[in-house]
Amino acid sequence: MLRLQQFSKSYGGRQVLAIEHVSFEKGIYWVKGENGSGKSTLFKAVAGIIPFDGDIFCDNLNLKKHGVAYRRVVNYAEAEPLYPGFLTAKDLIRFVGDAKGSTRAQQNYYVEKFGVTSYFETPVDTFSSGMLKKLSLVMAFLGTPKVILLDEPLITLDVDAAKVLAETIQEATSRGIMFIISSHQDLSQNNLDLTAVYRIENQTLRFERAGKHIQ
Ligand SMILES: Nc1ncnc2c1ncn2[C@@H]1O[C@H](COP(=O)(O)OP(=O)(O)OP(=O)(O)O)[C@@H](O)[C@H]1O
Repeated sequence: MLRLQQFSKSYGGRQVLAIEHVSFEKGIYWVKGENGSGKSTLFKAVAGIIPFDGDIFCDNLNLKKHGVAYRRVVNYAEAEPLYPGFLTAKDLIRFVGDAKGSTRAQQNYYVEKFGVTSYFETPVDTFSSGMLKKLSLVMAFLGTPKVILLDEPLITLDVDAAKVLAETIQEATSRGIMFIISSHQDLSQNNLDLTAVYRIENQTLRFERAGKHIQ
């Protein structure tokens, strides 16, 4: 479903990641790695937000050749979301929702699910970090994604919200959506049916172990 070929990423001539080939099929993948190992860099490249060398495919869509169609089916929530402060949650959700081909009913469903209803029409500059996180998670589920990338989704979430997120991921997985999740917190404690765990070290991505349900 998602495939990286001859992938590499450098900042100012310094290579931080090189992945010859990796492919992920449907399921939930946990990507681990120390601070600064390159997790966010990998996610941003796969989300089509930063340039890179090599090729990334979602099914037959090559990110470099079919950028619009690819970005419609690969959704991303960043680790520390930041939005223009004068916009409301509603403004952002409508904007992203329209770009992703999401219905109002779907937008309302996730707004309610993640508990964003009470501050839906409030400018985001008044939001706590947890409120911003929930807003970013709502937007990560909009449209008809094939892949959802969640960079540190648990940071700043309270216990109840973390449970809702795990349920929502599990439900989306049963509809065939694939997840790649980075987390410093133990995802296997979250009732997530992990397919496999990968680790970024020495500037590359390595398979670490199969998830609990296929051990
Ligand atoms: N815009 C940038 N310009 C230059 N170097 C960068 C840039 N973004 C990231 N880096 C470097 O790339 C490397 C990987 O950073 P990245 O943010 O991807 O790590 P991470 O695994 O997500 O870290 P953390 O767990 O701390 O969030 C680090 O050495 C970092 O300094």
